[in-house]
Amino acid sequence: MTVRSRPLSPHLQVYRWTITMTMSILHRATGIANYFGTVLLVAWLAAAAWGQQPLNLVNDIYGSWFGQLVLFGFTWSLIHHMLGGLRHFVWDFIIGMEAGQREMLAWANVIASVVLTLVVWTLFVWMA
Ligand code: HEM
Repeated sequence: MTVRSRPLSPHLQVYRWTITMTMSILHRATGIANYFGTVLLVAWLAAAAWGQQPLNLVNDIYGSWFGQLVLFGFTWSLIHHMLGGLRHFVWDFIIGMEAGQREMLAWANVIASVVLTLVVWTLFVWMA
C-alpha cells in the first residue's frame, strides 16, 4: 500500500503573532481571573458580615503590598475584560471588523484598560 503524504494544517508557529491573537487569549485569561477576584470580594463581604475581627484580618491582608498588588491586578482584569466585552458588542453590529480597525480596537482596549485602572485607583484608593 502506498502512503500518500497528506496536507498538514498550519502549526501555531507558522502564524505571525498579532495583537488580536493576544487579546483573544487575554480575554479568556481575564475572564478566569475575574472568577478568582470575585472570590476575594465575597471573602471580604463574608468577613464584614462575620464581625469586626475577621474584617480587620481580611483588611490587613488586602492592605498589604501583596494584597494591593493582587487587587490592582483584579481591577485591571475586570476593566480589561469589560472593555473586551464591549468590543464584542460593537462587533455584533458588524462594525470594526476590517483589517486595521481590529488592531485599533485591540490597542484601544489595552490602553484604555490601563488608563481606567489608574484612574479608579487614583480616585478611590490613593487619594481616598
Ligand atoms: C466577574 C465578572 C466576569 C467573569 C467572571 C467573566 C468570565 C468570563 C470567562 C471565563 C469568559 C471566557 C469564556 C470562554 O472563552 O469560553 C468570558 C467571556 C466573555 N465575557 Fe466575561 N466575565 C465577567 C464579566 C464580563 C463583563 C462585565 C462583560 C461585558 C461587558 C463580559 C463579556 C464577555 C464576552 C463578550 C465574552 C465572550 C468572548 C468571546 O466570545 O470570545 N464579561 N467571561
